[in-house]
Amino acid sequence: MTVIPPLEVRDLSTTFVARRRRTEVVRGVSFTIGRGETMMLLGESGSGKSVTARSIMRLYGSSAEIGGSVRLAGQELLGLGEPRLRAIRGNQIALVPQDPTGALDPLRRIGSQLAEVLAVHGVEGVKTAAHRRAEELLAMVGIPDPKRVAGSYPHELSGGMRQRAVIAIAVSCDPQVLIADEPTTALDVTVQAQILELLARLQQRLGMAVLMVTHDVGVAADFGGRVGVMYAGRLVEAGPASEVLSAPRHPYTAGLLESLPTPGAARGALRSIVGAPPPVGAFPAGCAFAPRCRQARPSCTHEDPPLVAVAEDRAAACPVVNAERVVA
Ligand SMILES: Nc1ncnc2c1ncn2[C@@H]1O[C@H](COP(=O)(O)OP(=O)(O)OP(=O)(O)O)[C@@H](O)[C@H]1O
Repeated sequence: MTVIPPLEVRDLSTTFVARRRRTEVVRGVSFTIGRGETMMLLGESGSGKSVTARSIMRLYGSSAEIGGSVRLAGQELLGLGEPRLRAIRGNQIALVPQDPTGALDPLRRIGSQLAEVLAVHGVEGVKTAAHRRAEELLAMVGIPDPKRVAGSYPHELSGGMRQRAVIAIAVSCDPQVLIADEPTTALDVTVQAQILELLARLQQRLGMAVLMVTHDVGVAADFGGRVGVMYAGRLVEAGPASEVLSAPRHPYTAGLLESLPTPGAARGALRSIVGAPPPVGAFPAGCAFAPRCRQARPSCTHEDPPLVAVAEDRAAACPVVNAERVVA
């Protein structure tokens, strides 16, 4: 029997269209997430991680052309109209954004916002039952006094508590896929670890497939699962986080890891990648990383390498590492 994965993304591309100007931001991204599994999208600012995540949910409306295929539990999302998508969002696929403040209505109590989401998706019909369920959900996301928090306005809560409330809303309809877009970036360091722990616990309990966007290698290492490294709108490397982050195959991933501060290293002695990523709309021909790559060959500047298997469960988009493997 074939198992249908909760999320299957094939050759995803996103092109923003504004005043006849077309800007391709995401290019040919493919990955699959199984039930209870995690995929981390890791990369520098502007590499296209958030746009990939939001394109999967079709959040750009007519401002972007989305190509390829996005299958949610086998159902293709890219051809669906907005009313069908609205029913699917928050129900089968939910988003935890970076900034919990922007995700909540400042003028309404947390409990009533949660109860409304439950009602919209038909989880509860009776108002009192919806409020009771809202309090249960707040308890499930580790809020110690759910009754008080349900009666509070967003500004009365700390950032961490607000993010817990947003997570409660996201998981309220038992989605098969949870997309978390830099869910801890806006929070204090001590709270960040608690929120990651909460997401891992909920994932285990509810069996959700999780797609997490992060620019933080530490977050990717802590959360585990699989990691997809993005550069200039493409996936350049993918594999289990423990392997990719300890033994990277793509020169960009290696450079990204080398640029991290290590305990005891003198400031200024850090190795980092020379130059800057290309701006969107001006991706160079061939491999977009070639102009910054220490291992680039002449062919790299005109041949754009596909993401191919380089070892068991590992893939990289670099002919140099592929050739090394053949030789080895
Ligand atoms: N609505 C939009 N219209 C046009 N361009 C956009 C839009 N949203 C994002 N972009 C551009 O797409 C590129 C990729 O953005 P994206 O937000 O995916 O980057 P990222 O890798 O998630 O980094 P960050 O952590 O900074 O958000 C950026 O250059 C950004 O300016």
